[in-house]
Amino acid sequence: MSKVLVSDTIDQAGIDILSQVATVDVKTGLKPAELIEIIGEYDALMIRSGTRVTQEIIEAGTQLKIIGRAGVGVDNVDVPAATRKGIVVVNSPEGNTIAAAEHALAMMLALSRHIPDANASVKRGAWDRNSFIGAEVYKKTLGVVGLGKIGSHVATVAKAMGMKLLAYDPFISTERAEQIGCQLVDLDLLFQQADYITLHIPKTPETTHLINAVTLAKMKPTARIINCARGGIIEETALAAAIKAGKIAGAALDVFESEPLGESELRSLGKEIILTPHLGASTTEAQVNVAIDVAEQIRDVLLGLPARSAVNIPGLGPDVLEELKPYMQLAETLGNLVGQLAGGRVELLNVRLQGELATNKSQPLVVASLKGLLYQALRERVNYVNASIEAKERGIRVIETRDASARDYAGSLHLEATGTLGTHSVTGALLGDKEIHLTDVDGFPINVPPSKYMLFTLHRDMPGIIGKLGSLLGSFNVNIASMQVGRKIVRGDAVMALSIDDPLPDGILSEITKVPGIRDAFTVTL
Ligand SMILES: NC(=O)C1=CN([C@@H]2O[C@H](COP(=O)(O)OP(=O)(O)OC[C@H]3O[C@@H](n4cnc5c(N)ncnc54)[C@H](O)[C@@H]3O)[C@@H](O)[C@H]2O)C=CC1
Ligand SMILES: O=C(O)C(=O)COP(=O)(O)O
Repeated sequence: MSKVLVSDTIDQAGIDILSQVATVDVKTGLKPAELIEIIGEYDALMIRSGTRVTQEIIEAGTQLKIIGRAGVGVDNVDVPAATRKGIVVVNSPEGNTIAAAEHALAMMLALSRHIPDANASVKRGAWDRNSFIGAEVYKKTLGVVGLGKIGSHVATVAKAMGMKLLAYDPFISTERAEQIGCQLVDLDLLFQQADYITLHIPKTPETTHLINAVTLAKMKPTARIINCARGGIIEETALAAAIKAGKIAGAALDVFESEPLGESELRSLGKEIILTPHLGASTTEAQVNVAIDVAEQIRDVLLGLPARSAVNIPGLGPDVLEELKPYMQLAETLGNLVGQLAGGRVELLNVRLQGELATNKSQPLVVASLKGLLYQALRERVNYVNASIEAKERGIRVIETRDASARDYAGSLHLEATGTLGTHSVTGALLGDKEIHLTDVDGFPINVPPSKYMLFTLHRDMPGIIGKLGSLLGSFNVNIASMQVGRKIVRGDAVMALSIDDPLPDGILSEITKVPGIRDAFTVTL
């Protein structure tokens, strides 16, 4: 049975799903050294923002197949290190969107009306109606930095509250921004005009310290900043200084450069600042959503199925995944087959996506073909996560083409590989109830389902060859399960594809090529 370590608090709904396929250990609050010591026992690790999954932890996780982040941000995971080790990293891109957006909106209103300080004052026994005069958000300008899932929801609700919306997001089209009611502007203009600035971007090298002394100086003295995205996007010392000096009016922060927040000047500020302990995703609803979303993906990966929201392999939505799943198996089988026909040390793989597969949605089939191609060399160490990197490191050039006009089958995949045994090609399609069929080998049309052990010959189509090959295999006690000949013209060159019950004994290939008319013979194990 697989073992899963849950190292941050997650909802029981997630544990229940994991328990269907694995032994689940919940151990929260582990120190890095403690995690390193035990991670080697586990097949999967499930975390939130509390666990830093460093390269050292990944190296120690010798059995790890998947790291599941029950939330959005994966900046606490060394994703490149996981990718190199073939570990899939998944998250829940949408499970806590509403929770985080509502927290940002709550922070904006609470900051505007001094709710936390007013509340604390009443609880202390006071009745002070003069110290907490607030500001309205109605007709004010909200600058949304990052118009993704959370930013869009914040903008939509803010619009309904009568706010004017500016947005900055270099990866979003003007049309999309207009749909949400936002005017796309450059960052400087947003800083200059916004009364409220709300951050909804990931923490990346480009966004680190995006809010600093220089950018704070561009803002209105009445501006208020809300950060429910990531700590480190704001330079905290510069923010504290700007608030103290009255350069901006205030800030509401849910996330911090270092969490938990330690000694900080931010704590010493008054009602112009609100601090919450990374609560954006902390609603009952969001925690159930993310726990189920990520636990299901961990379960699937442990069962050998693909994940739907992997951050380090091509993203596959559930519908695409459903549609592509049988084709992924086809691509792997063809990759494995053509790699063996080409004889290893493949330099070039040509992947042609044909018919209904000739769309961008089919891109994961290229990765699946590479996974199949590398299987003989790497066995279980190659997977969808590292196949492209492994191929690149081995100097395998990949050419991807699409041919929507190929209509022999609804969708088919053609792979051509050049290796130590020259250039060989295979084509395959799904027939009937999604059964994999080889439809072409080296340009010769055939129609056979692949089997574990196969023998292919290139020969001249002439009487007697099949009989001679049959007797030769019989003399080596090789049982033929099925056999088919593919030819383009009668008595011209032909291919024979045989499914055999056992691996071919050593030495028989050279005997086969001695049969008059047989030019070449290949055996493969799939
Ligand atoms: N406080 C909390 O508990 C939570 C925080 N988050 C954080 O909120 C942030 C946003 O999450 P989502 O909206 O789900 O992500 P998303 O991926 O849907 O949106 C992010 C947007 O930022 C944009 N972007 C990327 N680089 C940018 C740049 N340099 N300048 C401007 N825009 C840029 C992208 O184009 C995208 O539209 C993330 O940092 C996430 O980790 C998410 C959930 C809960
Ligand atoms: O999903 C995210 O990006 C969050 O920041 C939520 O973090 P958490 O799961 O509450 O530790």
